[in-house]
Amino acid sequence: MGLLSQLCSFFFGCNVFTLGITFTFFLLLLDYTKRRNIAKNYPPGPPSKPFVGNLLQVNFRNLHIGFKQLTKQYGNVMSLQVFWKPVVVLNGFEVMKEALIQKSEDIADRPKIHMFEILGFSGNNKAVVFANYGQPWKDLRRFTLSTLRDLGMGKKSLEERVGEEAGYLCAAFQSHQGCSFDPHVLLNTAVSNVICSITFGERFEYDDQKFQKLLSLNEEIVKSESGTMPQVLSLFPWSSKFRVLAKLFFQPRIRMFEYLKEIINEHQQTWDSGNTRDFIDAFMLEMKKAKGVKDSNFNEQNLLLTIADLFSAGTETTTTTLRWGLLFMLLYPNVQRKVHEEIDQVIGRTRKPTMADVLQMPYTNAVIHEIQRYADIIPLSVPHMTYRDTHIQGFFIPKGVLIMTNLSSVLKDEKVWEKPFHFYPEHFLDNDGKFLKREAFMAFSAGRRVCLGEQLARMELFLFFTTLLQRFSFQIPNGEPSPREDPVFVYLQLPHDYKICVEVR
Ligand code: HEM
Repeated sequence: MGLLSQLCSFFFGCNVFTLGITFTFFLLLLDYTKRRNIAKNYPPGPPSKPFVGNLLQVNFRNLHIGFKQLTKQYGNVMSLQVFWKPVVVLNGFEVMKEALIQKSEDIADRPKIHMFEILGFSGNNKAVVFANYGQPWKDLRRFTLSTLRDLGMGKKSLEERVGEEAGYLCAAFQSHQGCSFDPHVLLNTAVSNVICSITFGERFEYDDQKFQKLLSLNEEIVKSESGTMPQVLSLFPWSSKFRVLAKLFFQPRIRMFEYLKEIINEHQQTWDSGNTRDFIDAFMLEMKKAKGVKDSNFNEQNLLLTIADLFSAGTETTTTTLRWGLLFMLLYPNVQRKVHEEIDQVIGRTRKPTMADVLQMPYTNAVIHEIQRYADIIPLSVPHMTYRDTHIQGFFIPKGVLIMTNLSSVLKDEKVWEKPFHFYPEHFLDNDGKFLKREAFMAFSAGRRVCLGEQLARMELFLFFTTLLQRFSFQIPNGEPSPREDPVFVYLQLPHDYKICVEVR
């Protein structure tokens, strides 16, 4: 008899085989009780497998497409389980309107990303994007919004900053005239410079190597953190105990934090409480006011995480949208021609575009909205969590359930859009050619957690896009293949790399 069997017999009076069976039985029982329906009238979903739940039935390579297939069978409010973690996926305009707008607070919480604790996200120190719904989030969100507004009213308005950067961007594009080039880096630098000038008080040259490093770290964050492993492992509390995992998956974020800490240090050394130069200075002023206040949200950790939020959320999203925008101009030359005509008519070739022009330019405005709708860059938004028990479409969802708001299913809802799977700017025009606001345009989400940077993003999209099209016409370079219209899914939907040829108009 082996040693194990002898020990079993000694302690439990049974052999290894019996113990094995008993142990497996208990595990299965435990698994069953964890996986069985969470509550009465809980949303339906595919039957889950022992231990892994629905993990193997979900297509992580293209989550929202996988969800679309499952909704055919289980409906627009559908439940899944990832291991033992309950998840509800919301789909379609009607459902999302109820959830994000009418029951906004019920689903305003965020799930905990346990591995982030190792990076310093904990308790009330989670800045805005990943913060739980509650007073610290409210305070920081309100402060961030009002500071962005105040900085825009200072010596240089936000509109002036964006307009000025659009000028630099045009100069950089012009230096490539006649050549075939990838516009990615230039667009990324221009967009990021806007957020940098607001948060750090400075913009960077297009060939600044240190800055380009920071931008590529930002892109690496998207790619490394969107993998199945970090997303799934982060759902479990024990993952916060394994520093090595965080180092493996979050290295780009750790390096970005180091870079941002250097910028904060430089600010601390030159800080003058009577002269607020930028967002960091404004935050440090709040920290000074809060000195001695127990558990204030205005502390060094939240300063770091908030500027990281602004930098990450504000750069990749707008850049990706503009990349899609130029790509669609290559693929749809007729649309490009009409935008050119409207610019010539309303602004002319020499005056700089301003936000006041939007009202006179329904076609260009419709094109920008359609770029966002069709490109659908954040198909699954940022995960939410129920803040309290709620009902959606009559289904009961208890507090603490992870909610995926499938924005893609709204932006391409077949019940709402005339041509959901085509690039069709007329979606946003009425019969008289006037701009038509559409409720189902939820590219920035909606409700309590709606994108904090929506106004800034709209301004950037209009001014960058219009300034570029005022100055240039865009073509597919001779000998280059037509750009691909299908996306690369890395949680965001990015375009495949493509080359462009610009000609001054
Ligand atoms: C085209 C550009 C952009 C798009 C499509 C976009 C979209 C989104 C979406 C879908 C969300 C998630 C909302 C939710 O959880 O329901 C979000 C959140 C957020 N966005 Fe944006 N965004 C863009 C630009 C920006 C910019 C420029 C900034 C910064 C200035 C920004 C800052 C944020 C922040 C801080 C949040 C978290 C809000 C919260 O949790 O309270 N975004 N955005």
